Amino acid sequence: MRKQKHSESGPGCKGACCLKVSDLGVEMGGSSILHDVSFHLHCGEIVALIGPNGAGKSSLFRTILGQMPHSGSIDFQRADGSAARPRIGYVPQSPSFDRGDPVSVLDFFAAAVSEWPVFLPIPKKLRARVAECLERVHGESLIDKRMGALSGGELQRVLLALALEPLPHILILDEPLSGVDIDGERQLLDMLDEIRTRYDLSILLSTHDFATLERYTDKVILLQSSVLAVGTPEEVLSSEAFRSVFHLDVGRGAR
Ligand SMILES: Nc1ncnc2c1ncn2[C@@H]1O[C@H](COP(=O)(O)OP(=O)(O)OP(=O)(O)O)[C@@H](O)[C@H]1O
Repeated sequence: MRKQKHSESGPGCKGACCLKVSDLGVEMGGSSILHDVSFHLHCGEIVALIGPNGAGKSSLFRTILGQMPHSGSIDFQRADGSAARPRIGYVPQSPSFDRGDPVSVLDFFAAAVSEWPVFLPIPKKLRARVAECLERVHGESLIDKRMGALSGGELQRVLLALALEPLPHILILDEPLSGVDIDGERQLLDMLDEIRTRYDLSILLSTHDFATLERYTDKVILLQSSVLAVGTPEEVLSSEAFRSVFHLDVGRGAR
């Protein structure tokens, strides 16, 4: 586990920039999807949200993004004391698009960051801006590739570059490792580690890949409608709650 750049959490997390979710509840169609969800996310941290299918992980992300009505509170405290809303970068779960589409990474990116129409030639200045964004994820060589020809890992890198423009305070990734092979997984996680340090941002991601938690994450939240366990990867993976939810034992002593 790596050190946080700002001070550790104390009461009120003084001095640290931090996302504070308190007693969050979400209802949909008359049913409770989330209840009593509370946790802190600190600047420079990578936090993994784990839970079985239907646990409410994507719903929690959408709520933090301001897309779902909720009870409880979601507050952001900036290290500089500013009361401005944080910028949140978001990589959604398996975005769908036509694999046969001739749109290149450059076209896709240019349309997203500047609303430049894909049927017009892209000006040099805009190409240079897209190349700069792709550099952040070591993806410069992907600029002329067709979106449909990208591997799972390459697609995640392009979507990550998009979520980093403009640079956010918090980066949320919904199952970034699904559809990515083992080498691609490691590359992506190494890159997230590099990005959080270089840009001093917090990362909240959901995953079903428990084997990478200890190496790459500072904190794990086990969610099943509410927070069942929170702590270091080791603490959560060896918790009774984890064993009972997943009928597994991958904590200390199981390796
Ligand atoms: N639009 C909706 N209307 C009604 N119920 C919904 C809606 N979207 C999600 N739900 C329900 O909310 C619960 C949480 O779903 P959510 O997609 O947040 O879970 P998840 O943990 O992200 O699952 P997965 O790991 O399968 O992606 C599920 O029971 C789901 O059926």
